[in-house]
Amino acid sequence: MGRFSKMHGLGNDFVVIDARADAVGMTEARAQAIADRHAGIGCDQLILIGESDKADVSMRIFNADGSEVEACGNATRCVPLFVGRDVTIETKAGLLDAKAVDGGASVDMGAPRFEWDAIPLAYAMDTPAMPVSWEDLPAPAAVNVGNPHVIFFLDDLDGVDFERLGPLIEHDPLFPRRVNVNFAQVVGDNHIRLVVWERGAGLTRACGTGACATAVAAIRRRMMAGPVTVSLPGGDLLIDWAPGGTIRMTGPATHVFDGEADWSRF
Ligand SMILES: N[C@@H](CCC[C@H](N)C(=O)O)C(=O)O
Repeated sequence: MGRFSKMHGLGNDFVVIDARADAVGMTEARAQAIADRHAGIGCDQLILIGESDKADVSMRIFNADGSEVEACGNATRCVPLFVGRDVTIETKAGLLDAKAVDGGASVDMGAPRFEWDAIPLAYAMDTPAMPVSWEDLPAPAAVNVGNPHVIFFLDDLDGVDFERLGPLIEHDPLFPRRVNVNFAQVVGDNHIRLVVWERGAGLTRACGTGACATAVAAIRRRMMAGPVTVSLPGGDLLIDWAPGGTIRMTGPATHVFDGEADWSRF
């Protein structure tokens, strides 16, 4: 039997497996089966914590559809709680530094990237205001914070059909590796309301990298200066960034329960 912890960051939930203790042969099919909310354990992302020769631990991230991805902000905040101390974390997006704070963690998420081929996009264009759109959505911004994000700043999020527009944009050929789709509304000085359609997971209660990408896009467009409070359906994150620097994300992390499972059944 293998052990796991169920954890979440603002309701974005994870099955976290300590692969240092338990070697789990993870495949996309197995990750998808574990994440299934009806036939599996159920989660937005499956997280594997492993050994690293570059950092205290490594972290692999699988979306609910089984795809392995580079970054997950909310899961990164869960790692100090899972490991029991401040940690450096090796990810596909680089080395991250996560420190426990009261009720959660504060993480240096690294520097954002803005070049069209770093997002990546299918062809060259400006990324602060991309000369493209879908239906009556305004020109979006694109930011890579380890993983790819597109951000739409709207006057009002009420009435937006996230479940129709999210997958339409996620799978648009403009994004060769698909994309996380952020719908944002500025609701005050340094305050953004945000709903995220996540690549490979759909609508989630919160997306940490989405909050980082959206705050960075707003600062880059000079709509506000950091630190920015980002209010997601699951709660608030504080994001700080200044041009040329790295992104700091601070917010809650929650341990729900520990369980056991026979991974060979998935
Ligand atoms: N929920 C995460 C992001 C998880 C990965 C994302 N869906 C992707 O495919 O890049 C977060 O909190 O950042």
